[in-house]
Amino acid sequence: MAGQREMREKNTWHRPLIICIAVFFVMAIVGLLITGVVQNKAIKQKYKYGIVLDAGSSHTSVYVYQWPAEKENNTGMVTQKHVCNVKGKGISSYAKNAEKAGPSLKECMQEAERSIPTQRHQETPVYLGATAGMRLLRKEDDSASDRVLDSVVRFLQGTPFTFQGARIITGQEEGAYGWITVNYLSDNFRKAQRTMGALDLGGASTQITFESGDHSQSPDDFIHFRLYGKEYSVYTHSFLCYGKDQALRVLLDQQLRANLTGTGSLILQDPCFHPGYKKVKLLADVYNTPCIRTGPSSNVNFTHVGTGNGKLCQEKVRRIFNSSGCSSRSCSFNGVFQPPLHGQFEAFSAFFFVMKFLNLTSESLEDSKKKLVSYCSTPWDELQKNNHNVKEKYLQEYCFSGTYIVTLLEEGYSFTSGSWKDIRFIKKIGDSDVGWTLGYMLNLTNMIPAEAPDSPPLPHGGYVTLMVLLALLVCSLVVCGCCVFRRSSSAAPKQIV
Ligand SMILES: Nc1ncnc2c1ncn2[C@@H]1O[C@H](COP(=O)(O)OP(=O)(O)O)[C@@H](O)[C@H]1O
Ligand SMILES: [Ca+2]
Repeated sequence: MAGQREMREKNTWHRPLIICIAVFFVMAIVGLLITGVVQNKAIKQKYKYGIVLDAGSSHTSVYVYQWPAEKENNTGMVTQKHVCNVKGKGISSYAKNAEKAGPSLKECMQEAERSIPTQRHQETPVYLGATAGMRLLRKEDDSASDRVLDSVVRFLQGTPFTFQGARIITGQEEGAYGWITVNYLSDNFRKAQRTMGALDLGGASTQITFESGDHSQSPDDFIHFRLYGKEYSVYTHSFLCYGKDQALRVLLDQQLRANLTGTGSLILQDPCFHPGYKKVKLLADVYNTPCIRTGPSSNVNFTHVGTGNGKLCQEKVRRIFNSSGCSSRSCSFNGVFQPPLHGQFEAFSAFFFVMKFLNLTSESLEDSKKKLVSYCSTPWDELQKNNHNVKEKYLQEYCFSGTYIVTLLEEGYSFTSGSWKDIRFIKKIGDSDVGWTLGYMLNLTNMIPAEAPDSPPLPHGGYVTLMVLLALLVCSLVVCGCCVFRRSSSAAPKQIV
């Protein structure tokens, strides 16, 4: 009897205690879950911005980049927010009215202002890099190129952003920054993965860049980087005058010379232009470039007539590349050292525009050549009829441009039928355009650290989840322990009785 009373007394304070423990237990679990969820909820990101102007030979583009303000040094964080193509030609075309070069950027810089929050304008850096068009102008007329640069500097200083400089970048920088862009956007640096080569075709120059350990031959063609704790030895070469617009002039010059000396007539029968194509052009428009040594610079016209012979076009284009005179172990062309090709290549800019239009981005080398021959024989009026929305300047040149690309890659850089599949013709990686501008900004803002930053072994989300699970486990063990203790203590008096 005394034992039973003792049990009843015990039960009267036991039950509220268990209810109390249960309530606290539930509150603790709810608290843990809420903390985990709230802590991991996406915080509204604050962004920083940077602007780079790509002053190319044919036109200028303004790129706006953004990255989360608190993750500046985490590679893979910078993305393209906006791009604007400046109307008209490249800044080098303002050689004779330099004061207009800067104001030509007005509309695109206003677009940039609208795409960046006003409170960030003042801290946003703006860089302008000019490429081969300005390199050629500097060669031709040093003071004209200075005047054009002065004009864009004055204009950019008047924008609400922090102007950080306008300069003509070297061909080596252009190649190397393109390579950084490709591998940054593919996250190859952070993951210490194999890097990809970069092939850039512009109007006035072309660049080939890839990782290679073979740097004993031509140290000038190599750049060394330490990125994210890894050393990279990168081969890069830029061929001035081998952009597709300058290469076309070189080809026209070669053909004009043969024609002019032969009959004295000013009709040029061109296999790289379509049958039925006929246009009267100014000789001066072919010859006003330092890429051709001397030529008639008079205001004389010639008639450019297409014959649409793709095979003959290939033969003529091949002659632009000089395969003799290699004093190194291996060369691309014109006696320029090039180590053996290695790995995958991303081909962008005009490589992409042209191959995309011709539907050749996933064809084999042989099929590309065959399809080009057939494309070149298409009558000009038929092409015009079927491509109303394509700029005539581009449309008339795709036969030449395609033939030039295939020849440059095969005869120039030594891609073979086998290695052709290693080339990917691309415009973007993710939402960002591929080109040298992103790499340029990453470098100037020190946004790819030389050493990989130390990071905790678990990501934040994983850490919180694990802590919640472990806490639940501990609580469950405590509850189980209590139950076992209760059962054994309630069984004990019975044994005594
Ligand atoms: N849609 C297109 N189709 C064909 N070619 C294009 C297209 N868009 C741009 N291009 C060409 O791409 C090239 C871009 O070169 P650009 O960057 O201006 O010169 P560079 O890099 O030599 O200074 C030019 O030859 C231009 O004509
Ligand atoms: Ca370019």
